[in-house]
Amino acid sequence: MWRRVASLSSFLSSYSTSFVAQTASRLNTWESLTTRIAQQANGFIAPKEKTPFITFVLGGPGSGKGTQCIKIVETFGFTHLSAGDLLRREIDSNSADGAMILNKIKEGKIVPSQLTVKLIQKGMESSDNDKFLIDGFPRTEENRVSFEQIIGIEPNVVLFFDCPEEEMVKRLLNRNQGRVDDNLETIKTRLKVFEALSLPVINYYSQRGKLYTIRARGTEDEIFEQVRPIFTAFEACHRAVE
Ligand SMILES: Nc1ncnc2c1ncn2[C@@H]1O[C@H](COP(=O)(O)OP(=O)(O)OP(=O)(O)O)[C@@H](O)[C@H]1O
Ligand SMILES: Nc1ccn([C@H]2C[C@H](O)[C@@H](COP(=O)(O)O)O2)c(=O)n1
Ligand SMILES: [Mg+2]
Repeated sequence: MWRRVASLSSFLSSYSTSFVAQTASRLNTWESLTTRIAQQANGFIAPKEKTPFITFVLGGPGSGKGTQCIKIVETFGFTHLSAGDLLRREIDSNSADGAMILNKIKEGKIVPSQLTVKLIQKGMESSDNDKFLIDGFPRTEENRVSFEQIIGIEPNVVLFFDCPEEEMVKRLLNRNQGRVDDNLETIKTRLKVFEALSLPVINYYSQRGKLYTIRARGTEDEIFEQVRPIFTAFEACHRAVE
């Protein structure tokens, strides 16, 4: 369970995250990236207490977060926890909060943070994995602070799928998954909420050197080729200290 062990995270969270973040954005070649990480890792002693490796996956509605998470799971073995999927599951289970959640989602607004964080916490605790992709979260400063207070862990990596608005709208209107929020009226609200409430969270992580911005235009595979080196670098960094 994630409370017990996390092979990757203790080293990375305490030492190399900001290094990798800064280096990955500066270096062009994968080889030089891994070499530098290994050099930096030399002499480091990993602490015994371990915490999970957490990636927050952010981006506007329809920017391709869920699509890319599937590829990251397949390639790097993360457990994918989509905040939106967890909330939709809560609606389907007829829980006491179901009706309120449904209304928020229909309106394109944000569900109270405590509720979402508790669902994420349950998802993490019920997994044997120690690497999590938390998709569509934190969407607001309140989300972010609530996660820190309840879970008590900082993310190692924050991915931001940066996609032009007209492309996101086109994708959402073509999604065809029967989502109650895939209509033009709700999409307009979701875009406003993203700009007003989510962009400040993205800026927060940018200032802390944790943000990786992905240009989320092009084919799914082309976009994944921007994502791949980020996690490959972290894996190599982990191997370097084993
Ligand atoms: N690179 C791409 N090019 C074209 N269509 C894409 C691309 N990536 C994803 N899509 C499609 O766009 C739609 C939205 O993608 P996805 O569900 O992954 O977005 P999301 O960021 O998770 O959205 P939301 O925030 O609404 O959950 C889906 O129908 C998906 O198949
Ligand atoms: N942190 C979150 C994530 C999602 N929601 C609600 C509001 C979103 O519009 C909706 C769908 O999420 P998505 O599947 O697009 O990630 O779920 C929220 O309130 N808080
Ligand atoms: Mg999604």
